[in-house]
Amino acid sequence: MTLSDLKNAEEQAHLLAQALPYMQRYENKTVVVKYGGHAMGDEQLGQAFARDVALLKQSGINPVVVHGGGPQIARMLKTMGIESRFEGGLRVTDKRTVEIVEMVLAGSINKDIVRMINAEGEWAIGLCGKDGNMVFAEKAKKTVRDPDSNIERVLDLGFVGEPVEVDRTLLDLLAQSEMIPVIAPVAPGRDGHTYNINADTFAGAIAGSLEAERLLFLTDVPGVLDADGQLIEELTVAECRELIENGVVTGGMIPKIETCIHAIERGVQGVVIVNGKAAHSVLLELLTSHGAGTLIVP
Ligand SMILES: Nc1ncnc2c1ncn2[C@@H]1O[C@H](COP(=O)(O)OP(=O)(O)O)[C@@H](O)[C@H]1O
Ligand SMILES: CC(=O)N[C@@H](CCC(=O)OP(=O)(O)O)C(=O)O
Repeated sequence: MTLSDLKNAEEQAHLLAQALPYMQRYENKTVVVKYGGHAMGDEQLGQAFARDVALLKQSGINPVVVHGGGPQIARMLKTMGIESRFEGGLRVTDKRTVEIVEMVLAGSINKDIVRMINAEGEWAIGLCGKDGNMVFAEKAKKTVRDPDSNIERVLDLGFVGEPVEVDRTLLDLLAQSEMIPVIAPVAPGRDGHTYNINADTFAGAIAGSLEAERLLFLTDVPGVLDADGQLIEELTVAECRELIENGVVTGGMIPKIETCIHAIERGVQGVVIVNGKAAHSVLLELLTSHGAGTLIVP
C-alpha cells in the first residue's frame, strides 16, 4: 500500500502507528537520498518523491538529496550534436560536455527538484559541490583490466572527477534550519577546472562525510538483480565484489555498488538500492516494516 492509497482516517492512523517507531529511530539523523536520472521523468512520481522528502523533514529527520541526470544529459548532448560514450559506467567528459553537464545537472534538474519539494510546503535549496566550498574534486584515476590479456589500462575520462574533500559546514547549518539541501554532482578542482562526478559516487562522499544513518539509491530497477534477473534482497560487500567481477553487475550499477561498498566501509549505517519508479519508495523503505530493494551489509 502506498500513502496515496489511503482513503480514511482509520487507515491513516494505522499507518502512522506503524511508522512511529521508524520515525523515532531516524529522528535527528541524516538520510541521504540519491535520486537517479532514470527514476525521474514522470511528474506524478516526481511529486510523490518530493512529498516523501518533505515528510521526512516534517518528521524531524534530516534529508539530504543528491541527484543524477544521466539520461537528461544524454538528451541534451544529442540535441547539441555532441557524441557521448561511457567507460566503466562513467561518461567520458570533454570540455564542451562538462559545460552541458553543469547546465543540465546544476541548472534545470536541480531547480526542478527544488520546485517540487517547495510545492510540498518545504524550503529546498539547490546546490552543487561548488556552493559553500562543499566538495573539491580531482581528476578520476580509473583503470580497467582487459579480459583477454589481463593487462590493466589507465582510462582518460577527461573532466570526470572524484570527490576528494568534503566540507560539511554548509550542510550542518542547513540541517539546523528549515532548508532541505538538493545537491548536483558537479564540483571544482583545486586546479580551477569543473568536474563531472558520477552522482552515486558523489552521494556516497556526502553520506560518508555526514556519517549518515542511511544512504538510499533510487533507480529504475527493483534493486540488484542476479544473473536470472531476480531481486537479491541482501548482499555482503564480498558478494558485491563478486557480482562485479563475474559481470552480473554492469553499466551504471557498477558505480552504485562501488559506492555502497565505500559507504559501508566508511561507517554509513545502511545502504539500500530501491526502485524509484514505485511511488513513495523512500517512505516505504524507511518507515515501514516491508523495506524494499537490496540492502547492502558489511
Ligand atoms: N545486476 C544488475 N542489477 C540491476 N541493475 C543492473 C545490473 N547490472 C546492470 N544494471 C543496470 O543498472 C541500471 C541502473 O543504473 P543507472 O543507469 O546508472 O541508473 P541511475 O540513473 O538511477 O543511477 C539499471 O537500469 C540496469 O540497466
Ligand atoms: C562521470 C559521470 O558519468 N557522470 C554522470 C553524472 C550524472 C549521473 O550520475 O546521473 P545518474 O545518477 O542518473 O546516472 C553523467 O555524466 O551521466
